[in-house]
Formats: sequence, C-alpha cells, structure tokens
Amino acid sequence: MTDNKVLDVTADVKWIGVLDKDIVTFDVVMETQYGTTYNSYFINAEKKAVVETTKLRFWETYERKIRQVCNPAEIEYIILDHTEPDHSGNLANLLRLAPEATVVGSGNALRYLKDMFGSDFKSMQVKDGDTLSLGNKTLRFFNAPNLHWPDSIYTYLEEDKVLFTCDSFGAHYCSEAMFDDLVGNYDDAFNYYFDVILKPFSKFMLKAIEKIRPLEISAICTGHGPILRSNWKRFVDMSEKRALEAIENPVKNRVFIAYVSAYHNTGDLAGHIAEGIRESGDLEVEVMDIEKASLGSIDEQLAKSSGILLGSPTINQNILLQIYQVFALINPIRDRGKLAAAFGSYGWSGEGASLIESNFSNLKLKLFDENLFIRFSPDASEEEKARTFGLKFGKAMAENLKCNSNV
Ligand SMILES: Cc1cc2nc3c(=O)[nH]c(=O)nc-3n(C[C@H](O)[C@H](O)[C@H](O)COP(=O)(O)O)c2cc1C
Repeated sequence: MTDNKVLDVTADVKWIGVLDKDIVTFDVVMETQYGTTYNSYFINAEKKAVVETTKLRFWETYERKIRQVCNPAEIEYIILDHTEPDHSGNLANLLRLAPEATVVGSGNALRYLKDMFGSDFKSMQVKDGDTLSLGNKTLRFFNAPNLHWPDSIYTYLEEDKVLFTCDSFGAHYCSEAMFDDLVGNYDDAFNYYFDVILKPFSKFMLKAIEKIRPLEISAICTGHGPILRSNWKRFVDMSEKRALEAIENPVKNRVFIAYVSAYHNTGDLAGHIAEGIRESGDLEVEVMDIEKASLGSIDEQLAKSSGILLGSPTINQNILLQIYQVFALINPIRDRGKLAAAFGSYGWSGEGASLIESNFSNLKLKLFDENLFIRFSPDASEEEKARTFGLKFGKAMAENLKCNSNV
C-alpha cells in the first residue's frame, strides 16, 4: 500500500515522516523488532520550515509527502537537530527542490553536513538560546550535545509549544497510528532504545532535561517512533529516571562470561570460572554461549556488566568471528575501565590469548593480570585452576570498582 499519510501534530505542524516496518537491525547492531520510523515535520508558518529529513532510500515516499503539504521551492529553512544519516539522508534531495533553503544546525552539525554532502549550501549556525523568526512563528534552539552525537540540539516552536528533539525520547517503534496515545504501550521499545542509544550519555540527557523542564510543551516531536503529545511527561520522566540510575547506581556487581567453543573445552572452562566468581562474593554472573546469540542480547549484557570475560578456542591461529562481534559491540564510551580477562583452549600455538587481550586494551578495558588458557580438554587440576582464576577475578572486581568511578 502506498504510504501517503501526513498527520497534524498541531494545525501548523505536520508529520511528514516515513515508516520502515521491515527493518530488523538498525545501525548494523541494534535490533529493531518493531521496525522504526524516520520522522520529519513541516512547519506551516509565513516562512516555511522542515525539521529533520529522512533516510535516503525513502526519498520517493518523502517527496510525495512534502509535495502534499507545500510547494517545496517555498521552504525557507531546513532544521537538523542531529545529522546522523537516518535524519539527514535526504537533505541533498530536498535542497534540489528547495535550493534557496537555509540549513540550520549547530556548528558541529554544519561541519558534518559539509563533510557528508561535499557541496556548499546556505547555512545558519545556531547556539543555545538563539531564536529564528518564521514571520508569524518563532523557533528557539537549545544546545543538547552528545544525544547521541556531538551535534545534537533541540528546537522549540514557541507559538505551538512543540519541541523537536530528534533521537532524544525516541524509540524504534513503527505504528501507523504515530501518536503516543494511539499506539498502545511500547515501553519495552522505548527503554531498549534509551539503553542502547542514550544511556551512555546519561549525564548529557539530564542536562538537556533540566533545560526543557521550564517549557510549556504541547508535544515532543521525536526523530523515531511515536510523537509524544499526551504522555510526553511520562517519557521524559522515564528517561530521567534511567539516566539517574545509570549515573548513581551503575550495575557494579555483575560479570559477563561470553564464549564460543567447538568441542566444549572452552565452554567447560567458562562454567568453572563462573563457579569461582560466585564463590568470591556477592556477584551476579551471566554465562553465555554466544555462537548463536543475538547481537542485542550480547550488547545488553555488556552494558549492564562491570566485568567481562571472553573465551575462545584458537582456530587456525585466530579466534572466532563471534568474539570479534563482541569487540565490535564494546563501546569505550560506556565500557571504559571495566575489568576484562581472556580464557580458552588451544592445541599448539595458542594465539587466542594475545588476540583477545590486545583487543581489550585497544578498547580501553582494564586487563586483569592473568588469563587462563589450557591445552585441549581441561583435566581436574585445570578445572580447579579455572575456579581459582574465577575467584581471583571476582576479588579483583571489588578493587577495580573502588578505583574506577566509570564502572
Ligand atoms: C580447525 C581447527 C584449527 C585449529 N587451529 C589451531 C591453531 O591454529 N592453534 C592452536 O593452538 N590450536 C588449534 N586448534 C586446536 C583447538 O584450539 C583445540 O582443539 C581446542 O581444544 C578447541 O577448543 P574448544 O573445544 O573450546 O573449541 C585447532 C582446532 C581445529 C578444529
């Protein structure tokens, strides 16, 4: 069915975004079981404006919607609250139809756009508190950096009391109903989005929320998922609570043991290491065979653990692909300083140890002084060694937590 839907947020603010029902992974690693939307908005003022664009491959649908609400050549301003390509992807296309439009964004946003699109365009840099007159309406801009790129700002349409926040307060959730009071409960999608995208930037989230609290708000227009018009306060409160929890009560006592194992030798070690860690004190331990685990479930464990153990056999002088996927998911902004150790089984050359450890160091994790690698199948004494290794790792966790406020 052709998607021609345009929705009224207020009489003069229209949703002209697109639905992406079929997406299953976002930014390569994030699971999107409910699909997503790329929200763009049209402001029908004396000087017409568009806020955010959409992902490039949705141009046809997006163009149809723009043409429904205006003659694109009349668009005078294109505001980008954040320039990630899922929001800026159709800027060049839109500028072809609206060549006189001025692109509005933070200094970083304008620099990123020039690097992305190469060509020159009319632009206006805005700073915290700046206003822009659209004739009969006024836009006010707020710095909201690192949510989740350095370029992010919020835009407030004073007369309509509409706040545009792009990724903040968004969710990967696709519903044609598009409004928070019509889509049903989507808290799990909202919380997952917050945890993966925004939680590493919790202190910036809290600063941004402080800035918007005094505003009178009729709707928050997000960049993904439902528009918040009835329950916006609830979603802002949920974000604030999660950000506060992340800062004040980071999960301190949790160890994630991820491994792959062709003949279960490394798997056997994982079990004995876990026993030792549990003996060492009040620590939660999650042991996961990651051969077929989803990237989302691995990422969730990485996020909530302050100790990380990775186990791999050495195969053809290398470690296995799934272990490299874990490295790709480790986020130094979020995981820096977490205690990490390598373990596994090998037959002769045993490159696994150095490969895992060098990746841990490059990703700014704190290497535990020991690793545990054994030849082929662990015997009883090696199983005992694995328990003792786990016990020592568990004790070192407490020390690491004391001297590293990040974890
Ligand atoms: C295809 C294959 C290639 C291997 N290559 C190496 C190697 O390059 N270096 C080494 O030390 N061991 C190598 N091994 C031995 C394994 O590391 C060893 O069998 C180990 O116990 C497997 O552990 P797992 O049961 O956890 O999979 C290889 C094993 C297989 C099956």
